Amino acid sequence: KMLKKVLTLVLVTEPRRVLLGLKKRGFGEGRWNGFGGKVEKGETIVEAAKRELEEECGLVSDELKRIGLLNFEFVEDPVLLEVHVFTTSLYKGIPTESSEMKPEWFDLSNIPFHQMWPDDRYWFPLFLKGSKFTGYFLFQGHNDIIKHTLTEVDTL
Ligand SMILES: CCc1c(NC)nc(N)nc1N1CCCCC1
Repeated sequence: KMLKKVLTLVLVTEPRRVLLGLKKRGFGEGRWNGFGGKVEKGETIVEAAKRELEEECGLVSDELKRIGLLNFEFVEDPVLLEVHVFTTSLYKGIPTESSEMKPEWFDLSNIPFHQMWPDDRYWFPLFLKGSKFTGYFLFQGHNDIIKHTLTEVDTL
């Protein structure tokens, strides 16, 4: 049976901007993304999302709203990545560069999709219009989407 890894992704918003981080090393290096990572043993998914947000950019939020569930597979790697997507506009702190991420605010009309994971072009518009969504993306390598499904849902 396929191994599953549970991951988190947090998108911080202000009225006309979204906070993204430039990944400085490792998986997704050189791409802008929300903040997130692994769910450790003994923590809930939302606790992991809150922890990663603070570790990666110094922001603290107690109001993370679940907005998406995305499953990813890479043909070269038999692990299913299950990414729980959250958003918040209620946070404390100042976005601060970490060892992992360099944070920057982007105007909603200027999202750097050419420097993000390719799947973001598909689901970011749903996130920006306030929809909840579930999706599946099959990658070949880190740049090519072979197959995908994406559905707007009322409840996750
Ligand atoms: C699963 C990889 C991935 C991806 N597509 C492949 N797209 C986005 N936007 N984020 C991703 N994560 C978010 C969780 C932490 C790892 C990277």
